[in-house]
Amino acid sequence: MIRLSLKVIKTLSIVSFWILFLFIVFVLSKGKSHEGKAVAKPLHQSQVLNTDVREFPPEPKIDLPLLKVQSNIMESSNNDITQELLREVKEAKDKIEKLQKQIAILEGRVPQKFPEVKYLGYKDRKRILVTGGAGFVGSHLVDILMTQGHEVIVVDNFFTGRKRNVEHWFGHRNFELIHHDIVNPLYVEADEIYHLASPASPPHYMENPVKTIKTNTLGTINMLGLARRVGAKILIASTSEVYGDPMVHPQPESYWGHVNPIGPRACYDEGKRVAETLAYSYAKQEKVSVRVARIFNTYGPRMLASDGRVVSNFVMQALQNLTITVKTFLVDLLGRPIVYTWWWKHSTAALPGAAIMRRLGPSSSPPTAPNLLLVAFYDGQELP
Ligand SMILES: O=C(O)[C@H]1O[C@H](OP(=O)(O)OP(=O)(O)OC[C@H]2O[C@@H](n3ccc(=O)[nH]c3=O)[C@H](O)[C@@H]2O)[C@H](O)[C@@H](O)[C@@H]1O
Repeated sequence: MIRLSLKVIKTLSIVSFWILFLFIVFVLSKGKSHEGKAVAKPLHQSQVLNTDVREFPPEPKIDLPLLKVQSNIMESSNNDITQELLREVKEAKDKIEKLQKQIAILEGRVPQKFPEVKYLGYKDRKRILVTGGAGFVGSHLVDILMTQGHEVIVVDNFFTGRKRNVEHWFGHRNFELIHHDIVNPLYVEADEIYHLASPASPPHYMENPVKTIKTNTLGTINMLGLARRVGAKILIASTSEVYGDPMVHPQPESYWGHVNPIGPRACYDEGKRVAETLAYSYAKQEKVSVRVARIFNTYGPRMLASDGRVVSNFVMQALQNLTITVKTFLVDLLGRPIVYTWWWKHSTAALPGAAIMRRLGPSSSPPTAPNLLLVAFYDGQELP
C-alpha cells in the first residue's frame, strides 16, 4: 500500500514537473512572437506612442528666441525668391505681349489669299531657282513664274532686295525663300535657274566694289556650276552697262562696248562682262544651256526711291521740285531704251531681246520686262 502511494506521488510529481516546464516554454515562446510581429509590421506613430514598448530619443529642447530668428530669415529669403519669381513672370509676360503684337502685324501683312496660280501636273511643273528674286526685276519674274504654276525658289542676300517684294507668296506651297549669299556655294535641285543677284544701281554697286565683282564672278561661277551639276538651263541677267560709255548709239548687239576697266563703275560693268564670258565658256566647255539677257533701264512698281538710276532720279527730283539733272542722263535718254517693268518699250537697239523682238515682229505688242526675260530664256539666241 505504502509502495503504491509512493509510486502515485512520484508519477504526480513527474507530471506536474512537465506541466510546469511546458507552461514556461509556452509563456516564453509567446513573448518572442510578440517581439517579431512588432518588427515585421511597423505601427502607426500614435499606436507606438500609446504603447510603452518602444523608446524614443528625448525631444530636443527648443530655444524660442532662436526659432524666431530662423523663421524670420526663412521668411525674408522666401520673400526674395517670390519677388524674383514675380519679376521673371512679369518679364516673360512683357516678352509674350511684344511677340504677340509682332505676330499680329506679320499676320496682317501676309495675305490670307494667294494670287491665283495655274495648276500644273508634275510633268509640266518645273523647279525654278531665281537668284536676286527679292529685288525689283526679280520679284516681278517670280510673280510670273508662280502664276504659271511652277515651284519657285528665291535666293537673295537682301542687299538691296526686300522680303516685302515677295511676301504675298509666303506660305504658298510652291514658294520657298532662302536667305543666302551666292558668293558661297548653294546646293539645291532645280530644272531652271534665273541668275539676277547683283547690286544694280550705281550707289549700290559702288558702295562695295569688291563685293560687286565677287557676286558677279564667284556668284556666277557658283550658279553655272550648279546648273552643270543638276543639268539645269540658266539665264544670266546682264546689263546695258557692258557697253560702258558707248561710242555707238544706239548699240547693236555686235558692238563690243567702250569700258574703262579701272573707272568707278568698272566693278559692275566688268563684273557683268566677266559673267557673260563665264556663261559662254561654260556653254562651250561644259555644255551648259545658257542664255544672257542685257537689261536696259527699267522702272516700275517696287523700285526703290533711292535706286539712283535715271528714271527714279527723274521722278524723285520732279517730286521734290528740284532741277532735273538732264546732263548726266542725256546719253541714257538718247541712246538707251527706258523700260517699264510691265511694258518694255525699247528702240531697235541692243538687248539679246532685240533679236527676239524682231522674231516676234513689229506688230507684236511689247512684252513685259520679266516676260522678256522668259522669252529670252526659252527662245534664246544661238551662241556665237
Ligand atoms: O537692270 C539691270 O541691269 C539689273 O536688273 C536687275 O536688278 P534690279 O532688280 O534692278 O536691282 P535690285 O532691286 O537691286 O535687285 C538685285 C537683287 O539681287 C540681290 N543681291 C544683290 C547682291 C548680292 O550680292 N546678292 C544678292 O542676292 C539684292 O538683294 C536684290 O534682291 C538684276 O537683278 C540685275 O542683275 C541686273 O543687272
